Amino acid sequence: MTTTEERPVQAREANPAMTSADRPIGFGRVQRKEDPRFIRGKGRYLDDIVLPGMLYGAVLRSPLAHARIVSIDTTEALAHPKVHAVITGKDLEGLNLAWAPTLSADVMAILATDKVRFQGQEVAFVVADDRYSARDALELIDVEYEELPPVIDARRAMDPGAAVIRDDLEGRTDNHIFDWEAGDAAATAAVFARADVVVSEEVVYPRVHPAPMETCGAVADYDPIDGKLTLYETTQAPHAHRTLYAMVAGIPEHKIRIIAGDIGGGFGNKVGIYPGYVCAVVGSIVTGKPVKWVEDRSENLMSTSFARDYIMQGEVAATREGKILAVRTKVLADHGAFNATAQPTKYPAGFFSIFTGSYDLEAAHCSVTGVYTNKAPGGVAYACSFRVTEAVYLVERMVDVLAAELNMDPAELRLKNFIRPEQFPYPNKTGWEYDSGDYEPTMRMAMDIAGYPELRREQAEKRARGELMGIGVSFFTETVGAGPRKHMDIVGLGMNDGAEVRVHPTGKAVVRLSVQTQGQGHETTFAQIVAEELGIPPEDIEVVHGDTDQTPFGLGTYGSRSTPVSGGAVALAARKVRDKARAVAAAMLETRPEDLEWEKGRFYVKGDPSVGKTIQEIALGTHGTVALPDGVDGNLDAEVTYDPPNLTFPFGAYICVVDVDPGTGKVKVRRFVAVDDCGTRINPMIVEGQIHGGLADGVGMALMEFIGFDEQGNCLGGSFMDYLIPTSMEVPDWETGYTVTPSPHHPIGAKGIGESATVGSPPAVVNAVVDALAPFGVTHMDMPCTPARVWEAMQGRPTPPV
Ligand code: PCD
Ligand SMILES: [Cu+]
Repeated sequence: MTTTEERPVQAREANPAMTSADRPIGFGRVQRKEDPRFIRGKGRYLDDIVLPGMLYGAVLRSPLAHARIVSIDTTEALAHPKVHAVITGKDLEGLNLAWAPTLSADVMAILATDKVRFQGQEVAFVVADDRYSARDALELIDVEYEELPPVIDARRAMDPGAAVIRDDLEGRTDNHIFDWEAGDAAATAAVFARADVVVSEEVVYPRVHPAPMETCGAVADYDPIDGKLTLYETTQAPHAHRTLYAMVAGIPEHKIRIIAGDIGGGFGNKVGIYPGYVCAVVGSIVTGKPVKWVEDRSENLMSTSFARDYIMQGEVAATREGKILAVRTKVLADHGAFNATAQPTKYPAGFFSIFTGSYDLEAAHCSVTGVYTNKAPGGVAYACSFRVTEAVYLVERMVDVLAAELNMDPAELRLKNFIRPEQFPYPNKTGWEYDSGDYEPTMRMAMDIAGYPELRREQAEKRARGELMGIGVSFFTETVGAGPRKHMDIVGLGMNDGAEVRVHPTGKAVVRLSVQTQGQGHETTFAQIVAEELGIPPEDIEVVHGDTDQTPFGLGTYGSRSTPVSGGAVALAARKVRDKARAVAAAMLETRPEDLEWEKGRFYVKGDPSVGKTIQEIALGTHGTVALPDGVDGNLDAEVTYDPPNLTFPFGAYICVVDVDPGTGKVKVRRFVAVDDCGTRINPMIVEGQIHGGLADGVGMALMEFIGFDEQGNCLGGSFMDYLIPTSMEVPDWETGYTVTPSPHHPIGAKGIGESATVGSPPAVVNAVVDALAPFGVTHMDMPCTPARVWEAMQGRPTPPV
């Protein structure tokens, strides 16, 4: 650990107002550099891009969930005076682009050729003078479908008579995708056999959607003269996209430039390549003009990557005294029509095997079966580092089921079972090594802030009066920062990140990143990392990202990996700069490098602090006429490609207080306490913002968000009238606190934070709702806890789908 600032190990969030004097050089509450343009409406989102002569594309989508395409007649659409091209699957077949590889070793249709396999699937693409004409022309395309029986319920997908969705795949006779397991089945069975207490429950994490504020889109600009494709995209992973386009479309990689401008929220939705992007590229190639395609809200909700959809059979074995011995689960994963989940190759169920949670266990085993259904593909890591959200929800729900069975307090039960600080680095029973942790103080702080015993007293009084108040506890450990290249790749690309730091002659700097911010403030925090290492003020450091022509290769931003991976790369690159600066300073001061002492921003002679050179003076010297020492060739610049030795394991304790209206079943989240530990905090203000956003997201999933389907496979969550997301009215004032347990292997001790709150909060809310309903004998209820479902639960009836 090489942080220079003293910082408290634990503190309740002070939340001070920022003053203009509050400008730390390095870590601290630096105001976000990107905000002046955002709050003035000067962000540059995809739809802000307008190129000369640009045309507009629109996608014709399937109204049916499962049907054979008999014919597609585009004559009338082509006759529309403003239409330039109509592209169908047949046209793409000629280019070998009708199908494309997914991120999970499957193929997916770009435009349907044989069948449609989910409602909203892409069937044809129209290019016209403007967006309105393109949409009008969609209505002129005549598609004849022959309806097939759809497979909607994942539980029915493997039934003997179920329609085979993927008959395009050679030799396919069923809807099975994969079986995968982790842990030791036999050892776990042995522990279960001798345990005093075993509890089990079916826990469903329903299908939800990342629903970022900005929908997905692309502007493709193919230059037929030099053969260069410039592709503006809403993407979280510009470099990975470029490589994939090169591999799939056969365009040489150096002739592709991906530009990701400001991204209005990603949340995993913008990791993959969507058919609309590919169609925009083809549209630009065939028309010789730039083509813009931007989806609308319904297209986003119905066709781009969903998340979760895990049906989990959970089991916990414990002693009567409440020592948890083992956990076990069988999961049925609904992957939709194409297996397009996003995660490192070796992990078809992502990092789900972290479902052992924050507890010291004797054994664990999980098995996951993936199936196809007639629903949109996806299964992205929506605010979740690859199924960690599902894993945490399962174990934290199951611990509460056990607490109810043992009649123990859920907070006490957790405290009894935590991995102890001296056990770190902790090898869990499914193959992970947790880097660092000190769980009890974090839990105790959350209980202190909440006033836990007082809350329980209040609850007892209210129960006696027939009022429904619930207190929900969750404690989570995350797995973020994919990843070590010996274990992790995406479509064969190792998950390492490059970073470059250049110092200009006047001592200002530029840092070039492969990762891509979507609102989380990288322009500020990555400048702060360089500032911390070099002592150059963050405002003097430009952060360049989002343009593959200007930045080093790397795998992009998702799974809270930017700080763990690119953050490490940047810190190490800055240290290389500092090493060079030391050598130059020694030459300038006519002393030996080892006789110099570093203070933030300056080298001075040991024993004589008045004799020294600032980093700015050294930069000018390097670019000037100073006789340069060996190993320095005229600049201080450095680059690093960082291969993290392990992931980082942030954690947190959350306590949620709800009141339930006994007449209507409406849940009000009255209080929410969140104590997070992400190791060294680069920018506490940004960290708090990440947590606030994630908590709101988690409350939304627990109470109202849900992508449902009817029996025909009609999507019932296709607009914000149906897919409800929380507003300020549904969320309380967050009460936050933090502890600092640095990552021992990360160059600055930082762990990721971007997804922690979304991972940790749904179980806290649901545990609170179930706790409120305890007087009715309720011990479990599936999300979302809508008024209707809560009311049904109070009547002792099974909760229906929303
Ligand atoms: N320790 C620490 C950590 C961190 N940080 C900060 O915070 C942030 C975050 O980080 P991270 O954790 O590393 O993460 P990233 O990678 O950057 O990002 C990502 C994430 O992020 C989050 N957050 C956010 N925010 C916003 N605003 N928007 C968005 O979109 C978003 N998204 C979400 C998600 S979902 Mo996925 O994709 O699903 O997988 S993943 C994710 C940044 O700025 C950084 O720098 C600090 O300061 N410190
Ligand atoms: Cu997930």
